[in-house]
Amino acid sequence: MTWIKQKDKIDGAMKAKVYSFFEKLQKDDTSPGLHIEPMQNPADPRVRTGRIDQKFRAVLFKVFLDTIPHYFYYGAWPHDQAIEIARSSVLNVNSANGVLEVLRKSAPANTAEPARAKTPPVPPKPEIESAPVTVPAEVWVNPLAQSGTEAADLVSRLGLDEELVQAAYAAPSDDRLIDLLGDAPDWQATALLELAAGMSMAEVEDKLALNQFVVDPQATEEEKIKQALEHPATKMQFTFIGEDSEELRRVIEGGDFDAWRTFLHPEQRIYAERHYNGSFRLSGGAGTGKTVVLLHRARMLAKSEPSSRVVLTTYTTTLAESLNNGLSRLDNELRRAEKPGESGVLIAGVDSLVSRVLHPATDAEKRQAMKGLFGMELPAPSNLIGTDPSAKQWEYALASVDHGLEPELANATFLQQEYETVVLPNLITAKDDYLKIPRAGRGTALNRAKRLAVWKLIEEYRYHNRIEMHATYVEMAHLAACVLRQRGDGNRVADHVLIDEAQDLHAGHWLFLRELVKKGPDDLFIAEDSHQRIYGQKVPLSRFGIGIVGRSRRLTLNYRTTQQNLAYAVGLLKGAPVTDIEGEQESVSGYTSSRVGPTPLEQAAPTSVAELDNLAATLKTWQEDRVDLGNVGILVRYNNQVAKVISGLDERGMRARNVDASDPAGAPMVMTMHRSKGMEFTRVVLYGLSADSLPASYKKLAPAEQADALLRERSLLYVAATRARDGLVVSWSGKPLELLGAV
Ligand SMILES: Nc1ncnc2c1ncn2[C@@H]1O[C@H](COP(=O)(O)OP(=O)(O)OP(=O)(O)O)[C@@H](O)[C@H]1O
Repeated sequence: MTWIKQKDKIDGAMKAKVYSFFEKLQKDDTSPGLHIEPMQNPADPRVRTGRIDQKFRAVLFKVFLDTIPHYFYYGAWPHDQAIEIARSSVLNVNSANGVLEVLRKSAPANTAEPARAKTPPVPPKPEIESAPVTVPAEVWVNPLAQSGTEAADLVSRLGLDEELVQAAYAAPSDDRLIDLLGDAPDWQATALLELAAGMSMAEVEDKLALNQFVVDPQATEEEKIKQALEHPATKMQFTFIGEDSEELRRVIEGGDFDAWRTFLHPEQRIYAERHYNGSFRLSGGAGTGKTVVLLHRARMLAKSEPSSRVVLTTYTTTLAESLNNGLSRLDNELRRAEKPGESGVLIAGVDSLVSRVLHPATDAEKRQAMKGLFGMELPAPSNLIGTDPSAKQWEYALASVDHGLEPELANATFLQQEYETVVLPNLITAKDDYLKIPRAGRGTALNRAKRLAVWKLIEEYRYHNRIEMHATYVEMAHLAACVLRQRGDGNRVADHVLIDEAQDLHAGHWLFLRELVKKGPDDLFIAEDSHQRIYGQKVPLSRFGIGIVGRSRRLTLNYRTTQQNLAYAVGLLKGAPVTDIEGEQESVSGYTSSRVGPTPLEQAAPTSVAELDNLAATLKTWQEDRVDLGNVGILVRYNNQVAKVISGLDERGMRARNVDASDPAGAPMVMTMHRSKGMEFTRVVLYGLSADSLPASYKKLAPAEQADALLRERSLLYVAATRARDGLVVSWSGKPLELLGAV
């Protein structure tokens, strides 16, 4: 049996009935209780309906493959609708590209504006004093009609349905366009979306692998269907169930929510399954399924070579936990590794991996690493310190050394960046080496006198850390890299390393990850979105012996959020000078989504008290509209705002919880924007985005560092705004944050 991805959601009771229908069908398709019946005058004579219960009938296609009856399950509908769908639907192997699809031979699509009920509307603004936001009404221009691509070419070359193409070219609005794609085969809907987002026919052909198969006109229909089932674009919508009742339960139970486990975009499938000669980079906007690709790829690598050691890592432990849950949901049986060097999949945050390599290393290895990094053969430091204590150490060094530097350079941010991007990666241990080293990529130039002053400060900083046996996470990563480098190719601890959120890693991480695995096929697979870089500095990979030239691709179809939220989030990045991990200009062109929803709402309040009133009122309205508040995220810029928002809401009779607390269950979660990385919510409020919400330290930086800090703030807003699946509210008091003006 083959399951065709369901467009309509099936509720709980229905799921059980569909499951039992399938079980019976699999045992004996002639069982009278199933009522498998052909149609009179159907568009496709292979169509059948079957009895799910008194009200619902299943629509199926019965095909003989190798003389064995094979059922394609299309869906279940109330009796009359099922009959109508069964009569008009055709299982078709597209003659232009060999993709299997179900076409509905129905009356021409109605181009009138439909009533939209799919996405619950965002409530009107609460009636309190607030500055209205006026959004100029824009005239919608149909991007397909404007693209210069002839509709006829889409039909003859790409194999798109003529009726669908005509309706799409005539669509009067974005909503209507997306609406009519709802009934189209998935690959056709995706092709039209990608064309509407500005892609050329050739790009769409490539992304959907439409030019991979040649349909043999002499082949029998059954042969064509068998071949079509292997097409990546068919697999967007069709999955073979076979005897695997677990797989059946998954597709039924998981529904739309877990579609990622089964129905991949052809591009996602290719990146998950293909072998590469060396390192590979997968970029793509927020929500385009990079993490999904990594999970499938980790599984593929572990399954295809059971003794292999696959490391799946990311920036933080929280994100690693979510990868862990994801992989368990994808395949609970997959062999897992506990520590580096073991067969199976090892999932850990990158700093945790560092300590798992460093901790068991021998004293001699660690001393050697200390010598390489700091120039002194000492025991490895035992106290790990974070960013704040490290900043204090820089302040201390600044207070102790007579440096004569101007304030723009004499600050912890500049010194730390200099130390982490120039000194540590180049293993600089002596003044003369620092004076000579090229500082490519560092925005602020330093003459000899300034370099001497900076070096004095670095020596002081290191001296204190040594006395106190302190080291930062960054230094630990470098030490672990040194340990692994000494061991060389004969003693690598991984065969494949997969990295999520790679834009946030620093040079030390890259050197460490490079040393985890021997250079060669499928060594490093890197998923990143430079627009989401909120930590760390820009670091071109080529500096760390990671060559990805010619092995770099970008995903553009957003599965998480709506067109409206995406446009808002991308708007926040307008004109931002973002470079990718190879140092090339990164673009947001082509980003699109297949879902529509309400326009993001900007809520201005005169005071912070009124802003809290706004928030409480918004949540109350959502509650009245039966929105599950447990799926709402309230995202703030700073940690200390979390408790304030929770208690402010409490005073207004609304309960909310810290993201790390489990109580009160079902209440909206409040967290920092940084913490929201990698998460998603049905609705999101970006709270407290007032003019003064930029970090206080920002103004003190040198222009180059200031520009980078500002870019990270924009990226942070982009990350936060793209967490919303449906509704997005942006709120502030007094004057709004200037960066919002970009939208
Ligand atoms: N092929 C797919 N079918 C259905 N849903 C999908 C598919 N691919 C991804 N998704 C869903 O889209 C959402 C975003 O996916 P994912 O987290 O992998 O994206 P991402 O690119 O890693 O995002 P971010 O960069 O924001 O972390 C998830 O809810 C995921 O389940």
